[in-house]
Amino acid sequence: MAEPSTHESAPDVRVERDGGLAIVTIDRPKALNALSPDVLSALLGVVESLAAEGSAVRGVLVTGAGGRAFVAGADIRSMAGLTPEQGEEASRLGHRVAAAIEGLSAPVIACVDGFALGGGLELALACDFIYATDASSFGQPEVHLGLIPGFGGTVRLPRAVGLARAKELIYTGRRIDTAEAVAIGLVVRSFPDRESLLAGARATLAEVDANAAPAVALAKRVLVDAAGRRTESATDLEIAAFGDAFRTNDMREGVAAFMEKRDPVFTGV
Ligand SMILES: CCCCCCCCCCCCC/C=C/C(=O)SCCNC(=O)CCNC(=O)[C@H](O)C(C)(C)COP(=O)(O)OP(=O)(O)OC[C@H]1O[C@@H](n2cnc3c(N)ncnc32)[C@H](O)[C@@H]1OP(=O)(O)O
Repeated sequence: MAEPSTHESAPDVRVERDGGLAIVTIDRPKALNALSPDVLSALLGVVESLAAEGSAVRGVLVTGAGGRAFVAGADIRSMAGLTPEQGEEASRLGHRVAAAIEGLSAPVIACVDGFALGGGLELALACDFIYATDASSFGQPEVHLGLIPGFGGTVRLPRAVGLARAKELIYTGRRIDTAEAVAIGLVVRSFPDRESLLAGARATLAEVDANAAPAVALAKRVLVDAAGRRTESATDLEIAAFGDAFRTNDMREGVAAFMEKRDPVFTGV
């Protein structure tokens, strides 16, 4: 394949093109690629521009820079001062990114190398499937902050691992390693390191690319729409509940505790 060409698409989000392949990298390693408002907006712009290219885009990889995280979640600092209404708006922005990814006709593989937590795992779940390095970890730790998943995790995680396992992960907020993620069906394939992860994902997209693109696009559309048939009402529920979480003292305490690097003291209100 021709040498990938890199062009700066926006601060903190890079897009490399190699023919019909697009490699989207979230590049905020100092904050473990946390999803700030700017990153989310840039990501939405990138996905929408890929969608505008139609069938010229034959496959997409989404990954994180820095070698420690895919995405360690929504940017907690950005959430600290949000009103409940702004929280709901932020959740809606996250859902727009997820819907844009699911709306791409090309297959999208999340290539996780490091932490995929909270909004980061939800971003990976919006992709068609997840590949990961052996040393990665996954979780929805929002309850540790007095929050709930607000980027589609209450809808897509049960589809990926089943309702019972999704409840256990979301209620406990605990992290699981790649071996467990593969065992429960969250991760489709694991690799020893980043190089083999990206090579493996590229090989899969090349294998898909050898097939009839219209058939792959139709299959993706049916698989997404059928699974998402009830998505709109389910995600509306989540958005409203995400806003409710912002009305609790525990959420303010959870976020403050993280920023002050101390354990939270929850009061249950
Ligand atoms: C319009 C407003 C927009 C708001 C935001 C965007 C919109 C979001 C859309 C809606 C999504 C809502 C639903 C999603 C919610 C969430 O994702 S809540 C967050 C979930 N994630 C977490 O709780 C993980 C938090 N991080 C950690 O627990 C730890 O960092 C770690 C991953 C276990 C790694 O620990 P360690 O190795 O000790 O590294 P650290 O020193 O902790 O981290 C290095 C630096 O990175 C910063 N950082 C890490 N995670 C985040 C984060 N999620 N947000 C912001 N910053 C983060 C961390 O603070 C360190 O920075 P410095 O202190 O400056 O060194």
